[in-house]
Amino acid sequence: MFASKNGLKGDPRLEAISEAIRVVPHFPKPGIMFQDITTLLLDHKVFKYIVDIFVDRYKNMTISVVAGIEARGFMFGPSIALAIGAKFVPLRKPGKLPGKVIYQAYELEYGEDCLEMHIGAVQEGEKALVIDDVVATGGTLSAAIKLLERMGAEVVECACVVGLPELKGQSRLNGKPLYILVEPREIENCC
Ligand SMILES: O=P(O)(O)OC[C@H]1O[C@H](OP(=O)(O)OP(=O)(O)O)[C@H](O)[C@@H]1O
Ligand SMILES: Nc1ncnc2[nH]cnc12
Repeated sequence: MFASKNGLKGDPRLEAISEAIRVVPHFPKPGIMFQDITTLLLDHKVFKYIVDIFVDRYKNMTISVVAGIEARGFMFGPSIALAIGAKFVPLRKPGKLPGKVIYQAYELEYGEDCLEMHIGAVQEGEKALVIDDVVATGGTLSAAIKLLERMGAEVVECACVVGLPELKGQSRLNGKPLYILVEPREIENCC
């Protein structure tokens, strides 16, 4: 049930995290089992488990950039950035950032989209961590990696709360490590 390679086997926090995520069938399109992390944000203990796990992992890696992906990467990224002493860089959907941007298009499980980053937010040679809530196809993370690398940053790892294993997101990350806390829960009597 839980992502086996995260070094947290048997950690009871993973079960609490998994149980706090609501699975919504057929949202936003038929056939999609939507992993809704807003329900885990309602439980501050579970929310803190997630931040604590990521902070413990990244605090001694000299990471100076935490890049959060709109919208749900914004819910975890800033807390992690503050705790590890890094800046937070928002990667936003098109037309939302007011300064000069670079952009990168990508394909999703249920459509296509584009991410933008402010030019000047990241300096050449900085070490970056990319944060999001869910990895499905890996298209969004791969666009985030490309944006950071185009600015000369080194992406150390991508970290997500949930990974959908059947969509093989890791394979689109060009060898970059992907750290996942939990896999989606099976929901009984569905559909
Ligand atoms: O691995 P992928 O196939 O790229 O999918 C993962 C992305 O999809 C979701 O965001 P979504 O695009 O739905 O945008 P939203 O958070 O703005 O609703 C999720 O928060 C990830 O960012
Ligand atoms: N099944 C899913 N649940 C939540 N976010 C997603 N992004 C892409 N696929 C998703």
